[in-house]
Amino acid sequence: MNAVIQVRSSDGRKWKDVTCVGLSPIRFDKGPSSCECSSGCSCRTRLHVTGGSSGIGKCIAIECYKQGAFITLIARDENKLLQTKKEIEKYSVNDKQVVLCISVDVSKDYEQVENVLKQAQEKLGPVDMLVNCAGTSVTGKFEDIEVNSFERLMAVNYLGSVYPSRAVIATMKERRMGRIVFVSSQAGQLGLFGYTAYSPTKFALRGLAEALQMEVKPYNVYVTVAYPPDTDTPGFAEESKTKPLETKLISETSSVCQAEQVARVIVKDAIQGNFNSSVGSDGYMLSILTSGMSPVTSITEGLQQVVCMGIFRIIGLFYLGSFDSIVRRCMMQREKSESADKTE
Ligand SMILES: NC(=O)C1=CN([C@@H]2O[C@H](COP(=O)(O)OP(=O)(O)OC[C@H]3O[C@@H](n4cnc5c(N)ncnc54)[C@H](OP(=O)(O)O)[C@@H]3O)[C@@H](O)[C@H]2O)C=CC1
Ligand SMILES: CCCCCCCCCCCCCCCC(=O)[C@@H](N)CO
Repeated sequence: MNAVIQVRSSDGRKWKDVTCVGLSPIRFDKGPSSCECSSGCSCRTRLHVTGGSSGIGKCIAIECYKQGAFITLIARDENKLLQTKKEIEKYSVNDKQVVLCISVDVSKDYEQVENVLKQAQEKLGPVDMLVNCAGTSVTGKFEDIEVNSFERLMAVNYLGSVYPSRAVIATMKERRMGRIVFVSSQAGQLGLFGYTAYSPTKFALRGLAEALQMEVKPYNVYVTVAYPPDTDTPGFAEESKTKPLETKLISETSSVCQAEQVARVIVKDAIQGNFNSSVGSDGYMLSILTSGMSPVTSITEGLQQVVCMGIFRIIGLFYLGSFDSIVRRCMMQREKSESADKTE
């Protein structure tokens, strides 16, 4: 049930109609005063974004700040955090808005993560939406990737999403409201050459999200898993430096997205409480194709899956065929140049 509520500025002047999302009261308050919805809440969405100092996470923070949210940025590098805070503050829509920075490694120590999130909530009030966006990637052939990279990626990308979520979930259930977003990847929907260390960490988020969603739905807490395609960010630039040729060629199948666009889609889906969030036509097909036993948010979504699954599988098989031939071609090319080297 969506109710439109009115937000007024402190001088009583009507500010703007905003949509109060009824049973799932995540909304953005553009005005400086509290909202007038029947639940009597103070209606200022508090957003925590891990990985909020760069790339997609930063753009999610900006997108929400522009809509009146209070933001807590969580990442390790303090300078980057402070710089991003300044950048975000340019987009303020009222003079009460706050951007808080927390420097912590989300993957190291659960107690520490719990403590800093507690401190943030003491300052700003309980969190309404947690976006788990901290993450990193390592690409390469399976045998070339350091063993400790497998451990590190699992720690950052998976446990780094478990810890903050585990730290806020009890309060969300008590308040009977909240959103948890996991930023997976298209590489969390299908396994591709070069992603043997990265993909499993992103697949893991899907399992976590499905199980958690079933637990918290009766408490009006909604979980979203986002599956972005390649996106133009500092992290992506870093990854591209050491990407195998095969991975590059396969990835070129779909174009690189802008972080702002990806962030807009994720924020919209999270506010609506959609379990699945994808960008672009490849993203749409992949999400239908891999819908498995994940929850649906509307009948239309379920119907689309039923109707399109078969045809998308056929399209998918063609994609897989072309990926296999890229890999084979690269192998032959490499063998050719190796044997040429030997005969020289
Ligand atoms: N860009 C892309 O092509 C895609 C990215 N994704 C996913 O989206 C997310 C964001 O990616 P992107 O914007 O490219 O990444 P960036 O590398 O640009 O930003 C990563 C952010 O995470 C923070 N971070 C990294 N490790 C930790 C840690 N251990 N503890 C706390 N914070 C940490 C970084 O800050 P600091 O280093 O200071 O800690 C930074 O703020 C990742 O999970 C990524 O896997 C998914 C699909 C595509
Ligand atoms: C029937 C539909 C078939 C669709 C095929 C889609 C092809 C996908 C190609 C590339 C995906 C790679 C994404 C990884 C992004 C990522 O997570 C890293 N860049 C992180 O830095």
